[in-house]
Amino acid sequence: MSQGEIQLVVDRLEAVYNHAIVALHGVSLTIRRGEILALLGANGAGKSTTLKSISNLLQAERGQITRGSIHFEGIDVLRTRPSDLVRHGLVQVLEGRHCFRALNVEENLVTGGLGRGSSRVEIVQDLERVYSIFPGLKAKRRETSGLTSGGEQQMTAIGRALMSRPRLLVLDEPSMGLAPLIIRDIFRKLKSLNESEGLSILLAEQNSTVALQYADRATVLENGVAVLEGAAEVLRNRDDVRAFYLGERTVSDEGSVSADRAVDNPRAFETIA
Ligand SMILES: Nc1ncnc2c1ncn2[C@@H]1O[C@H](COP(=O)(O)OP(=O)(O)OP(=O)(O)O)[C@@H](O)[C@H]1O
Repeated sequence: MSQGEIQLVVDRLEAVYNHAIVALHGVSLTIRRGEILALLGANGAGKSTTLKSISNLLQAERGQITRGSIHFEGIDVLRTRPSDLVRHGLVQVLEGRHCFRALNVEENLVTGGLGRGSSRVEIVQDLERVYSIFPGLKAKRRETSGLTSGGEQQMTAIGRALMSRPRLLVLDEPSMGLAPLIIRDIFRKLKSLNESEGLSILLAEQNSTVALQYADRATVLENGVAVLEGAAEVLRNRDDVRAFYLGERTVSDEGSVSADRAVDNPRAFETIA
């Protein structure tokens, strides 16, 4: 598959929890190989539900896809086991970092290689690669993960995903609970992997400022609906859009007018080139 080719297609996805709570009302998005797509939106907008659906993990949460489809490099995601999706190169870092707290950092990383079915030699090579990306982890390799800092746990979780040799890396709120400098460090490393290896990245973020700084494009969710899609550069520079959809209220007149429009027409779908 070459750079720029469509890699992931989410088409009119509808999702329900416990047969009662409708979380997604028809979400569509696409990712091209080699791009970073940010999935933005407030608390409860449906970002995590969309990401879990993409790794076919919704059933584990008593959730169900009631309509729509997801295809990753031609594979029908909703008919593929989560572990097989990892082997195909679709790897997710769930919200909250999810390290095995009782294992040390290196043992955590190795589980990523085992999940993919890597050989011993590949695991050794991939460990060195992860340590070259996150040198701080090498120094902590024998420390119990649960006792390392939040930033180190996030790096361990990302490192473990990289051990599975992803072609699409999916990250749920990688900035959550981390200090600004750590967030910048992690995002720079992700951007550098994206640029040097063409790794595609889909990330859900409430921190739209940082996400729009590093992403190529963004899709904004509101109440389970994709309401806006566009180039990150354009969205970044549009105060009205940021106030409108991302809750970054400004004191300017333009900002207040935009915020009113959002309330009037929450189902509007706008594309910004
Ligand atoms: N396991 C679950 N059981 C029932 N309802 C759920 C479950 N997970 C999410 N929901 C509901 O689905 C909707 C979408 O939630 P989701 O977690 O996808 O949003 P989000 O944009 O990721 O928000 P956050 O940033 O707070 O995680 C919300 O109304 C939420 O309450």
